[in-house]
Amino acid sequence: MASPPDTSKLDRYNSYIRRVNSTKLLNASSKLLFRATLLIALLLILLFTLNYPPVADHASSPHLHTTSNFNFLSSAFVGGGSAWEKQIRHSATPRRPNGFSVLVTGAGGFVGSHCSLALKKRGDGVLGLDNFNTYYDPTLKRSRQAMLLKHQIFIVEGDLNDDKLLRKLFDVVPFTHVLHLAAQAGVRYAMQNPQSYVASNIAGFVSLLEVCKSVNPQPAIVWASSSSVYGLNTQNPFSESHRTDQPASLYAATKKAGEEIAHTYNHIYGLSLTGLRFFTVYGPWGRPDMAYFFFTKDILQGKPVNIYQTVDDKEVARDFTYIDDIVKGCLGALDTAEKSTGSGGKKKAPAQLRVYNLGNTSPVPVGKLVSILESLLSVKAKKHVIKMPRNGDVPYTHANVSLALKDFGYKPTTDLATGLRKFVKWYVNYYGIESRVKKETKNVAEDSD
Ligand SMILES: O=C(O)[C@H]1O[C@H](OP(=O)(O)OP(=O)(O)OC[C@H]2O[C@@H](n3ccc(=O)[nH]c3=O)[C@H](O)[C@@H]2O)[C@H](O)[C@@H](O)[C@H]1O
Repeated sequence: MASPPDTSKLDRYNSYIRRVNSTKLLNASSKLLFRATLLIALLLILLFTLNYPPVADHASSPHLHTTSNFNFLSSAFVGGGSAWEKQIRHSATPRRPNGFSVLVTGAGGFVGSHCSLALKKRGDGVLGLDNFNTYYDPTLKRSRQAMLLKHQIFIVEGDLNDDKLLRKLFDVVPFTHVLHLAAQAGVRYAMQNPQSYVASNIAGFVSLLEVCKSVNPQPAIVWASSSSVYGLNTQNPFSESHRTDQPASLYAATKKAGEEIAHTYNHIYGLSLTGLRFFTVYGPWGRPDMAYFFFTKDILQGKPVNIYQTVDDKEVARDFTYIDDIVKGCLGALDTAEKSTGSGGKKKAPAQLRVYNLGNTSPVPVGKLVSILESLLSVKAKKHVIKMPRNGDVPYTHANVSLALKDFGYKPTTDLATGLRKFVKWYVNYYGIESRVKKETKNVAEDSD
């Protein structure tokens, strides 16, 4: 048994050891805490630095990639520092006297990539903006981006609803023009994801106009409206003076809303605004969600294709318009766009406000489109003729383009068979389809491009 003095000695010793240990623990844990705080702070600084230009607001852009914002291009210019700004300036600087400096929204898209290239080729400066959403295969958008980069056209990855980013771009470059083509496209998809149309076509457009109205100088804006605004209009061919207050789809309604919003910003702030009503644009580098594109894929894969008919058994028809004609129309609209008249958010004088049809003036039934594809692909399609579902489609489109002809010489020159031939040639090359298709399209190689 231990004697009392011994016990108290032991107690004191134990208590001493406990104190030492707890101090050590305290020291160790405060060191750990300090290191963790330092690490978190470093990480935050790093993230903040890498994340500029600001990452788009995912909540307002339901289609954005959620995986990574650092793609192979933007990762080269992370930080929003001088290298990034230099790249932007280089891309947007014109190389011809009195050339434009154009911000092209939706530059990774079908019409956006073609227009960017055409502008660059004639000596204008072009900066792209695109959120590379996943509405359709983003690999195709990345290929278009790579193609543009070869021509020194840089696309900033970001969203229209990212006000800070837009303002930053205008800080770096005093754009003379904006070609606004970014949008949530597709008539039927609006029933699946209505909010994406509101986010891109309405909120995104307003966000862009808010920036455009407040910068100095204000740019002139040319933007993509749609033939779908004619909706249930029964007068043919469609003229700009016809009714557009009966949209058949939410897509059409958001484009019509865009036209009204354009009116407001023109009226209050003196922004020069031109809306272009595109009629079912098709061609190389096109959109995989469009009928001509997925029909081609399905026919080659031996899958059935649905050909819509109206309730009264009429064939559904479209004024299919070839991409090169649309590009000419876009450039014509840019060339004739007058300057905006406001500054510092204040209108100084009335400004230009225009709307034009850009179509082909020659509607073709969808059945005929399929026949042309069959002959180009040398494959018989499995055709299912069905009643047009109630999905926002309209039975017929037909453009009257006399206004665009008068104002900027717009004259479509490519018929559907010629345009589809060029599309099929691109399609088989792009997707590496080695088949008799190649033979069929071989002759086109000489006369196209
Ligand atoms: O001009 C526009 O403003 C719009 O053009 C385009 O819409 P649409 O004219 O509807 O093109 P698209 O889908 O290729 O259908 C073509 C035809 O095939 C029919 N169609 C379609 C699918 C099907 O399975 N079967 C079928 O017959 C269908 O009924 C239609 O008659 C753009 O997508 C849109 O974003 C917008 O820009």
